[in-house]
Amino acid sequence: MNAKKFAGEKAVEYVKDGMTVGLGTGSTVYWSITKLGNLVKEGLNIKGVPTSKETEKLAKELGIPLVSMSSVDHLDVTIDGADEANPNFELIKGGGGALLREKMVASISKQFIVVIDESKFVNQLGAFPLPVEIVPFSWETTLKTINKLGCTPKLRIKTDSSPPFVSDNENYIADCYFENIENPAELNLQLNMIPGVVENGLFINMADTIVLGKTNGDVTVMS
Ligand SMILES: O=C(CO)[C@H](O)[C@H](O)COP(=O)(O)O
Repeated sequence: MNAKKFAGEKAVEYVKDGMTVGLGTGSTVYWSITKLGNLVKEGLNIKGVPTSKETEKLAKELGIPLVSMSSVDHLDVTIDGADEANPNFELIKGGGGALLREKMVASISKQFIVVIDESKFVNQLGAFPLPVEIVPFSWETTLKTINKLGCTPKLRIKTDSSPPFVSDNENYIADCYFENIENPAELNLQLNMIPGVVENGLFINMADTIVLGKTNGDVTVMS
């Protein structure tokens, strides 16, 4: 059974009439957005702020009214997926390459709800390669600097020998293989100090609630 669907749909319970809602990116929050689309058709009055072009397209197809992030002071709630989450509610995000907009949207949300399946809840972050958004200019130099922090960074490409993956912000993504991230909060600051790094996929002190779906249909909510 689809654990992502259970988590994604459960999180929609946090969305109330009149709210402005951050809409994350990925295959788990897809289920939240699809359910919201159905509720909008039934009369729910919300405005969405998408975190990627992909989500913008999906929300438009579903008839969810959208506003730009710059037109609001805050969002009431944001629902988004993650690639890993630990018991401190620290996250790795960016597997889909949308980490910059996702972090910006989450940062002005009163409530940030993370939807994951149970395989992503881990004691220590780092088995999933950490996505870091970097500017294309001299990306090789930026990778060398990131490497000094103790990881193997690889430029993301779509398939072998194709051009680099380009984010919605026209940047590249470096996937950084740390294996174990001992101190996520410190690494978050270290990465963002590197010239050429735009943002990294560590989300620290941001998640308020984790909605964890299991294949047997159980959903655990942690706050
Ligand atoms: O950060 C993300 C996209 O940039 C996604 O939220 C993350 O990759 C999880 O995706 P999925 O729900 O498809 O497993």
